[in-house]
This record gives sequence, C-alpha cells and structure tokens, in this order.
Amino acid sequence: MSKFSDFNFKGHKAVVRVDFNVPLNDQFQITDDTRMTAAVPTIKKILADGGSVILMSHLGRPKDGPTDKYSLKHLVNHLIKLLDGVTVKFAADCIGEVAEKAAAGLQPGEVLLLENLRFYKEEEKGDKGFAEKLSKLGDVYVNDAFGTAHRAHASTAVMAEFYPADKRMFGLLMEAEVGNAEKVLHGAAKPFTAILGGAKVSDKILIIENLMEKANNIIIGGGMAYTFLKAQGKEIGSSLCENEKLDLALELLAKAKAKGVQLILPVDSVAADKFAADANTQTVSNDNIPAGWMGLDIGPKSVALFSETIQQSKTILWNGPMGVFEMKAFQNGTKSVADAIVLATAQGAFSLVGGGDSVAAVNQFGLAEKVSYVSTGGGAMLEFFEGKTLPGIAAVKA
Ligand SMILES: Nc1ncnc2c1ncn2[C@@H]1O[C@H](COP(=O)(O)OP(=O)(O)O)[C@@H](O)[C@H]1O
Ligand SMILES: O=C(OP(=O)(O)O)[C@H](O)COP(=O)(O)O
Repeated sequence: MSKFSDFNFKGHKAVVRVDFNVPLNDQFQITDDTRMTAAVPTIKKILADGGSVILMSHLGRPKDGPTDKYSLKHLVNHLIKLLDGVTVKFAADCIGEVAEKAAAGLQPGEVLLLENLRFYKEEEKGDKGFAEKLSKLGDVYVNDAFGTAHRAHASTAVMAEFYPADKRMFGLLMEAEVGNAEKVLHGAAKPFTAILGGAKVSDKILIIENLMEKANNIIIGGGMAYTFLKAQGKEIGSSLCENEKLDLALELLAKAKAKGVQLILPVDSVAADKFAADANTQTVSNDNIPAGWMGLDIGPKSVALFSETIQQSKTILWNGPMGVFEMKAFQNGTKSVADAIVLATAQGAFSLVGGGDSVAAVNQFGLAEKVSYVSTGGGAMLEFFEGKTLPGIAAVKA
C-alpha cells in the first residue's frame, strides 16, 4: 500500500470510502457533522494535488433498496460548504451507467458523491462483483472510513483487491484514528473502564466478552442494559430488548464474575409511556418497570453509581449514549456520564469517546474539547480495542 501523504494525486481519480453515516433529523438536516468534517483534510489534499474525488458511503441501515430517507443527496449542500464551495456532483446510483458516466466526466478539482452503497444488498454481503463495479469508477482507492472499518463489506473489505498495492491506501483520518487507538491500546493505564450504551445491542453485546480481557470495569447503560436486566429475571416493560441474546447476557454476567471484572448495570430508569419527546415519564427502579412503560434513560441512582466508577478510572472508553439523548426528557443520563468523564479527564485520566451518536451527544453538550480524543468510530473503536485486525484495515494492507 502507499502512504497517502506521499502520493501525488495529480491526474488521478480517487475513489474514497468515507463514513458519512451522520445523524439526520426529520427534516433531513444533519444534526452532527463530525464524520463529514473529519474527512475534509483527505478530500482537500487530493483536490489540491490536481486529482478528483469520488466519495462513497453508507447512510443508516436501509433494508429495502432506495429510500429517500437514507439518500446521500441530503448531504450535498453541506459538503459544498465544508469544502469551501468546490464543485460537488451527485450520482443517484453508486454503480452502473449513472455512476460511471458521472465519474468519467469528473474534472480535476471536482468531487462526486455517490448514492448510498447500502441501497444494494451486495454491499453488506461483501459481494465481489459489486466491489469490482465500484472499483471501475476510479484508479486509486483510499479508505478513510474508520467508523465502518469493522464491517467486512464490499466497499470496505473487498474493493481494495481490485487495485495494485501502490494504488490503495488509508486516508488521513484512518491513519490518525488507528495511530491514536494503538497508543491507548498498548499503554492503557488502569483502572480501565469501558462504558457501553446505545441501541445496537446485538452488534455490541459480542464485544463485551473480549473487552473483559482489557477492562477492569464495564458499565452498561442505554438500550443495551435491558437485555441484561431481563436476563436477570427483571420486569423491563416495553424497553428495548433482544430476546435471542438473553442467554448470552447471562453467560457474560457469569464470565465477568469469574474473571473479576466489574460489570455494572443501571439500577433505575427514566421510563416513558411511549417513545416520544412528549411522553409521560416516571423514575422507576429497574427491578420492576411497569408493563407498557419503557426505560429511555438511566435514572439518578444509576448516574451516581456509574459516576463513582468513572471518577476512579485512569483510562475510559465510551461508546453508546445512556438514553435517548435526542429528546430533552431523556438526556440527563448521557449528559451526567459525559460530565463524569470530563471530570476524570481533568484529573488525569485518558478518555476516548467514539460513535456517531455518542459524539453527537458530546458535541450537543459542548464537551468535545474536554475529553482526550473524539473518535469517528463506535463499534470500530471497540473492536479495535479487543485487539482485532479490522477487515477494512486488513484489506488495504494485504
Ligand atoms: N434506552 C434506550 N432505548 C432506546 N434507544 C436508546 C436507548 N438508549 C439509547 N438509545 C439510542 O441509541 C442510539 C445510539 O446507539 P448506537 O448507534 O449504538 O450509538 P453510537 O452511534 O454512538 O455508536 C441513539 O439514537 C439513542 O437514542
Ligand atoms: O455508525 C456507525 O457505527 P457506530 O454506531 O458504532 O458509531 C458506522 O457508520 C457503521 O454503521 P453500521 O453499524 O450500520 O454498520
């Protein structure tokens, strides 16, 4: 593979896999553009050399092909702004004639944004034929999508093989993310606390076992906690739960105990009678969430419990909000955990926060400058910390 900063892109068409999986509101406005701004230096260097850039990304998890909600067209105007007015064209398809024509007509100094890769199921399947079609669009492959590096998908883990070794490389963001994570991985001061939350339960629950090898404490909040609570026989009402993962949750609790790792669960919740900003709410013990009510945030006792452990930690890894922080009524848990991390950081701990929504939360609270490092990767960062070689990284190096 080549080193990005040594490569002269003059006259080249670089296909750049970015992670533009940014949160959007109901009006399709970007509510946190961290992942887009993080890719700007890579794009600008290619353009400044006299090359052109073909950007490819996924957005969300579309299940049934093209849908307006998940279209990358919603990002075009903001991208033009971030790139100081350069020409950004949009191709309404990521492969085939539309994409090929647009890529072929691209002039040096111009950017082309392709439509959502996940509108094709071949992307997530890591389909070779699909990857080959994507690779036809440009002569250099740059992977700058750290947030998606843990996915063995066509654009992240398969495409690279269609390029000669000197025409594939990591972008500046990927280099910076990996460099930082490696520093922490090999020199993490103890106690090491990992904090997990959010909604991607089945993805991230598997990570917990491997994190037990590295972390002294694992705090579980957010939507992820209820699968554990239910596994312990508690009534969780209509809270988020992955019923197929109940046995696994029990196994993880037993393994943590055997290993002497503290696995800390919330003891209370702010429960709501519907998933809505104007829901009726009550603070309840996690022993007994009333039927029909759902836990949408951790409660005050959980905040105190989590904060105590966080404050005693020297290394803190955080992915996944403690509640539905996008709604004011359910943001206290996430905000309080962020505050505890900021305090520990001020006292000398190293803190790493990652993940699309976690970073959005930290930005919303104005705390991004007060943690040690903000990563664009959530699941990717966690898997990196398990010591795994991520598929998106392995493919470029191969
Ligand atoms: N108790 C909960 N019930 C339902 N959704 C939750 C709960 N707690 C957090 N969430 C949601 O989880 C989402 C973020 O999850 P995830 O994608 O795993 O995090 P990240 O993007 O930081 O990696 C947020 O949109 C948040 O509203
Ligand atoms: O948002 C992402 O990951 P994250 O939720 O771990 O931060 C990445 O864009 C990967 O998305 P995916 O988990 O749908 O594969």
